[in-house]
Amino acid sequence: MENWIPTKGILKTEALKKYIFETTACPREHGELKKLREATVHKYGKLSEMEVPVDEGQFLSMLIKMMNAKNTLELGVFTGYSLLTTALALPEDGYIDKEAYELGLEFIKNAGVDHKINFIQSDGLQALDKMLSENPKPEFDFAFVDANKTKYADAYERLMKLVKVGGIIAFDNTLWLGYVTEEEECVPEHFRVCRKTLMELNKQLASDPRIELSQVSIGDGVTLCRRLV
Ligand SMILES: C[S@@+](CC[C@H](N)C(=O)[O-])C[C@H]1O[C@@H](n2cnc3c(N)ncnc32)[C@H](O)[C@@H]1O
Repeated sequence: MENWIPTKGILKTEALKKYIFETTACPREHGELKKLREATVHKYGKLSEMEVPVDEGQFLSMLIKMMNAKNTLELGVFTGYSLLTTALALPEDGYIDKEAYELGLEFIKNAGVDHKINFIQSDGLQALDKMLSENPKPEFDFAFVDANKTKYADAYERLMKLVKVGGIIAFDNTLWLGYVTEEEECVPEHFRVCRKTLMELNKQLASDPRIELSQVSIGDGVTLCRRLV
């Protein structure tokens, strides 16, 4: 049974993805999230695919509510889809620390959740270093990481100090468009560096006894790391 890989799996076709989006995810998308998604497509075209997909946003929202997260952190904001998702999921006195962003502000204000958002006016890793030097005590319940993939391992070590024991660090894109299973020469060149670093990260996380681990095959792959010590 060593190296046994289950053949059971849900998403076998594009049609199934479409079914999930049309039947379950999109009908339950918050109105301001929908407007933000549409505005992002309008402004950025194909680049808008950087946003977390609707079903993943709903998964993160459910997770945040189930763990009663109050203080959260986000690295990699783009126009703010995951940020607004998080703000909507948090209690009234919850907050998110985040990097600067532009487009999403209007929708976040319209949704009435802008009071939950703190601005971090610098690049992600620098912001984490600043937090660690000012207040090295773990304070966050949940961190969502969706920025520079080659810096995930650097972010991870900092977040293991900033996220509480029992808290969750969630890394986005850990299946990297499925390229993690393809030979390097079959992967478009500009995806190769991130593919390699994400594959290394996946192995590193799997062997780290300080965390409980779950790789969720939703969106582009979301890895949940629950801090144990
Ligand atoms: C994938 S997008 C984030 C999407 C966002 N979570 C959402 O749901 O809309 C990545 C963000 O990280 C920032 N970033 C900073 N450095 C980056 C890098 N080297 N590579 C990719 N993104 C980077 C980008 O500016 C962008 O805002």
